[in-house]
Amino acid sequence: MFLFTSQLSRTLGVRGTLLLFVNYYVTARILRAVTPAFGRLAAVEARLEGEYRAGMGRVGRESEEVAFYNGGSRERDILWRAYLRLIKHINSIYKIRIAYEWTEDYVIKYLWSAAGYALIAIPVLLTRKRNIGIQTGVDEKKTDNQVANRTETYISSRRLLLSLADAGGRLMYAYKDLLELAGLTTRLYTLLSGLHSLKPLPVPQGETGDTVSLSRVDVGVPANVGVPLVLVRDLSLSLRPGEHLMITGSNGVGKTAVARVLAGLWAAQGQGKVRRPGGRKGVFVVPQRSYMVVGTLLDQIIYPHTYAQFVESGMTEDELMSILAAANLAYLPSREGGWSTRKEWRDVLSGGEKQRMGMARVFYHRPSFAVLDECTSAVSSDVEGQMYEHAKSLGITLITISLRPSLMRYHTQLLTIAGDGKGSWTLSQVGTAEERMGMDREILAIEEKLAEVDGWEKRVKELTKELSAEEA
Ligand SMILES: Nc1ncnc2c1ncn2[C@@H]1O[C@H](COP(=O)(O)OP(=O)(O)OP(=O)(O)O)[C@@H](O)[C@H]1O
Repeated sequence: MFLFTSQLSRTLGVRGTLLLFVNYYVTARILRAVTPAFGRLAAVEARLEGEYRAGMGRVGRESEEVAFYNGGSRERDILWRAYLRLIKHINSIYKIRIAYEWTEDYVIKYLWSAAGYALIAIPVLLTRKRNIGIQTGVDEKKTDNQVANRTETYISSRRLLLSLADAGGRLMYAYKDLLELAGLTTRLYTLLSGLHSLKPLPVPQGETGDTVSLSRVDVGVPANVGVPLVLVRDLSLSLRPGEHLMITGSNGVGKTAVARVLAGLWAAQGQGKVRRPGGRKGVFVVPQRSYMVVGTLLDQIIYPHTYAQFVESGMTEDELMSILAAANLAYLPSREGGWSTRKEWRDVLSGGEKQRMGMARVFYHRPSFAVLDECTSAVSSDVEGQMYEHAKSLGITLITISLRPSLMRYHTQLLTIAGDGKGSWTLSQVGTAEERMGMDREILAIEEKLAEVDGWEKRVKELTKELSAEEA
C-alpha cells in the first residue's frame, strides 16, 4: 500500500495525496465501526465446541452406565442442546461475516475506486495548463503528445488504484484473521493462566529411607483461593516395612485425601512433614476407580511401564503368568487370545476383574508401600484374602482404605477418621497375631449372623401373618 500510495502521489500532487489520506481515514473509521468482535466470537466458538466434544467423549466413556439407567434420551437431549448452541453460534458468525464482507468489499472495491477516479480527475479538471503526467519535458505544443500523456497517466493511475484496492482488501482480511487469532489466543491464555495459577505439586520433604511417616500433618482439600477445607487435623503416624495400616471412617471423611497426601498429589496443610521412600519403588497407589490403559493385555499388567521397560526388567512371561494367577486372572491370556491382544479393556473386563488387574500391577511393580484405596470392593472375600496375603509375602507394606472390617486382619495399625468436623482421628494397634485371629473369628461369626438376618426377618413376617390370621 505504501508503494502504490507513493506512486499515486506523484500523479495526484499534494492536494490529491491529502485527499487520498482523507479517504483512508474515512474508510478506516467506517470499517472499524462495522467490524464485529471476531476475537470474542472465535473464543466463544472454541468454548462451545469444547463443551460439545467433551459431552460426546463422556457418553462414549460412560455408555454402559447410561444404558443401565436408560438415560439415552436424557443424554441425547444434553448433547443436542450443546450441538444447537454451537451450530447457532457458528451460523450467527457466518451471517455477521457475510454482512461484514459485503460492507468491506463495497467500501474497498467501490468506494476506494470511486474516490480514486475522482482524485485522478481533479488535476485534469482543475489544472488550467493541463500539463499533468509523470512524463515531463514533453513538447506541450504537440496535442497528440498531450493526449498520449494523459492516457498513459490515466491508465497507470487506474492500475495503481486497482492494486491499491487489492492491497487494502488483503490488509483487511489479514486484520480479520488477526482478530480471530487473538480470540483463540485469549482462550489459550485463559487455559494456561488457569494451569499456572494451580499450586505446584508438593515437594516431598524426604524421599529417603524405608519409612512412611506423617508428622503433625493437616489433610485438607487444597484451595486456590480462600481457606482450604481441613478434613483431618494434626495427623501423625509412622510405618516401617511390615507395619500394615488400615484407614477407615464413614464416607467422605477424608480417607482418600490421606492417600493423596501420602502419594504426594496433595500438599500437607499446616506445618506438618511427610516422609516416604522415593522413586518408583516408593509408594504405589491403586485408586478406587480401576484404570485400564489403551494397549495390549500385557500393557494392562505392566502399566505404567512400557514394553521396553518390561523387557529391560528381565521379567518373563511365565512370571507374568504367575502374577496373574496370584490375582486369580490366569485364564485371561488364553481367553483373550494372548498377551498382545488389543481390546477396549475398560469394557471387556468385569468390575471385579479390573480390580484384580489393579492388584496384579502391584505384584508386578513390588513397591515398598502400596496404598489400596477400596480397590478390592468388587472382589470376593476369599480372593481378596489371597491377594492380601500374596502382597504381604512379596514384602509390600499395605496401607488399605476400606470400610470392610474383614480386612482388618491383614493389618497391624488402624487409623479411624472420625469425620466430626474437627478433624479428629484415632490410631490404634490391631493386636498380636493371636488377637487378630480372635478378631477374625469374631468378624466371621458376625458376618455369618448378618447373612442370616434376611431369613429371620422373613420368618418374623410369616409368623406375624399367621398370628393375625388366627386372631381373626
Ligand atoms: N478435588 C476435590 N475438590 C473438592 N472437594 C473434594 C475433592 N476431593 C475430595 N473432596 C471432598 O473431600 C471430602 C473427602 O473426600 P475423600 O475422597 O477423601 O473421602 P473418603 O473418606 O475417601 O470417602 P469414600 O469412603 O466415599 O471414598 C469429600 O467431602 C469430598 O467431597
